[in-house]
Amino acid sequence: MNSQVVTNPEDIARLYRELSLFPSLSRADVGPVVTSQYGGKYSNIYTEWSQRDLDRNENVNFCRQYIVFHDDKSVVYSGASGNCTEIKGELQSKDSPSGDMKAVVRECTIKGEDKQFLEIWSKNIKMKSINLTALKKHGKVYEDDQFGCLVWSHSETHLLYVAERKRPKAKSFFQSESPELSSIGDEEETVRREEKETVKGEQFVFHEDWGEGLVGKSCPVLCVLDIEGDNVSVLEGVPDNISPGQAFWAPGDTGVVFVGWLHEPFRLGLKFCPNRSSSLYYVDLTGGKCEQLTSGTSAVSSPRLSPDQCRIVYLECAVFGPHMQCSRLCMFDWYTKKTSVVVDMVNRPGEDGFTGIYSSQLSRQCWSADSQRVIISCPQRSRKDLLMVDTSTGSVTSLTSKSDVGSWCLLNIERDLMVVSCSSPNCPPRLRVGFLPPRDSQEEVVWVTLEDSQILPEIDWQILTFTPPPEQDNSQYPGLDFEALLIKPKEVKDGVKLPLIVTPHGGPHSVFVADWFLYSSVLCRMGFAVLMVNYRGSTGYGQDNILSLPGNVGTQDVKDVQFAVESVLKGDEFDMQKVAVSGGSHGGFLACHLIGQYPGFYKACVSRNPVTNLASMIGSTDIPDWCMVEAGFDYTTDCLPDPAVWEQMLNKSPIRYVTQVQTPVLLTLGEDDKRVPSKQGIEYYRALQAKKVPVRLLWYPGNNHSLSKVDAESDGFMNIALWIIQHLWK
Ligand SMILES: CC(=O)N[C@@H](C)C(=O)N[C@@H](C)C(=O)O
Repeated sequence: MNSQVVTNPEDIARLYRELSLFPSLSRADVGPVVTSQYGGKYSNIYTEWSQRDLDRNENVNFCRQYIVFHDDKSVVYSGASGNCTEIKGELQSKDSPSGDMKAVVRECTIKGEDKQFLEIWSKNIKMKSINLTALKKHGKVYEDDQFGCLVWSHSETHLLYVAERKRPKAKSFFQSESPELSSIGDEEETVRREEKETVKGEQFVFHEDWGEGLVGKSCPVLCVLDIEGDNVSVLEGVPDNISPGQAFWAPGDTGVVFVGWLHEPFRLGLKFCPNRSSSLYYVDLTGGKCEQLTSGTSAVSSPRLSPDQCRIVYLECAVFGPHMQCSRLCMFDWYTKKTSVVVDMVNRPGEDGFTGIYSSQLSRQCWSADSQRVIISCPQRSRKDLLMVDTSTGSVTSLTSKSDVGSWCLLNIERDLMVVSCSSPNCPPRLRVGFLPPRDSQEEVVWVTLEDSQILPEIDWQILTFTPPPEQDNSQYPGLDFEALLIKPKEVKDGVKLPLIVTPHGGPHSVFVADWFLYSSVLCRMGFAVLMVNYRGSTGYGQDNILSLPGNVGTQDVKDVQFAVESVLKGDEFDMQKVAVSGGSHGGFLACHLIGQYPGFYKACVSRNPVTNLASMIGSTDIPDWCMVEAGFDYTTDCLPDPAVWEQMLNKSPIRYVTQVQTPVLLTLGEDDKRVPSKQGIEYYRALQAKKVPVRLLWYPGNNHSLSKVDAESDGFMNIALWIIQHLWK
């Protein structure tokens, strides 16, 4: 049969290099309004981007600024001001509210040692550079999205950030005092103090951290820099049993509001798991008095203060249960101290099409200028839309559902000027701005493109909807449907049938939205069709859809994927003999299940850090609760191994079907994966070797669960492409 697939490794690498050039947007800040000498008003937009540099083998971050002339309601003129500049060594940065100053947390290596500095810039001068490492008030500054922040006080006199608690130096009982240390002269006093603070016998004590993606982050503390006095202090009063983060200054700078995650009896992984017991707190600056603002019976995140400083919106969901769920948008009134639910969980989407809120993070700024509305970018079925929530009525309006762009992401909103990144499977990220229309107006947003990107004419995409056959309907949650994204080459030569790569997502409570995907676009340009399946259990379709899966993993999700594949294959566009399956994590779990439950159907399988045995994973992952919940059991932190539960976990795992596997399997494993430890993949690898099924294992040192380091990602892609080609054209 004819084929139009690119098979030459050099050509594949060329395509990968070409498409990996497209950068993604990571941040945008809107500067203050300036009136020009001719009376026109404008604001500067500062943007940060990230791009893979295959030659340097790193992701490079760069910034570019734009100027937007406007009349507070619409954009009059806009354009880039200057070229891109690479950003090096900046862990965090933030302009002061007036735009007069900028704070930067910088990491640099001096004489082989890593140091962190907090810099204050004013106009073209670096006013201060405070050596945080030398100050020894705390450990490393947190730069992550989970805990990290860098916030100017409203008065612009103080900065708030999160760092690891200072840990006393530990040494052995047998280490002698070093004579050269006690004779350093000027530093003698410091050295003496350090010697005194050093603890013996603590060298090998285990310090639990917050798991995957947060390795080494264990005891965060809130830190404040008094800019004038050059003084850093660690805030007191935060209860001992919680870890603080996502902090900001309370109205009037009287104290700090933050999210506190309960870390007792032990820490559980936080990445992709916003379902961890947490509350909003307020700690007073003077007395260190700490107040809990929310109930403490739920999981909260992303508190955002309104511009009038009267209300805080935040996201809330249940503790434990599915790792990602439909969230509630809640509001805390600063003056009445009352909380209310603005947008409740959606069990089943109604006529209006709103399916619920599925973000674990609100954008840094999300309020309209009138402090009445909140903008949220959020999956809605297989699209990511911008939703406008009226906080007085709770009404939700989509600002983007009518557009043909698949994914909209709010980077910032300031004085109603929204800055967004939008993309589709055939279009890399674009930067756009638009004013939010006034409340109660029927106007549509007029989007202006600041940075365009070309549509790739070779790529076609569509969203397919599937209704499971009656025998596969879920009796507890009947009538649910699901979707898939189909990405395929636009031009297909006469007589050619397309090979198909089936990709179920991980999680399992996650979703593929119609975004730009590097792997899928390269595979499509190579001549493959890619089917990305949002089986029942995905987010974006209502809470019932999510709840339908726990207890049914390994059956319902597997059957949904197979049903989607067989439905697609009924058309005559695809080659039934050339179907491969590829997935990561829970998607890898599904890939391994599919080759075990449908022997010989898939001609090649690729599995990244797959869950292969829930029973053996529970003892080694950072999210043991996930194994129990997905197998259909409730989790409590004091639960002990139970043979009946283990049996169920084993029975629902791909390893149970490994003896039936005929498909050649490529495993890609990250040595430092805390989420699905690499031993899961190795367990499956050995079982396949024993059965003499072709298997190849790629081992990526220095990589965690995402295998996202530039070389792991590019090497992984080449190996995946070549493995599929090798086994589809055997
Ligand atoms: C909650 C979680 O991390 N589950 C993993 C088993 C998983 O499937 N992760 C997904 C999100 C991934 O793609 O890594």
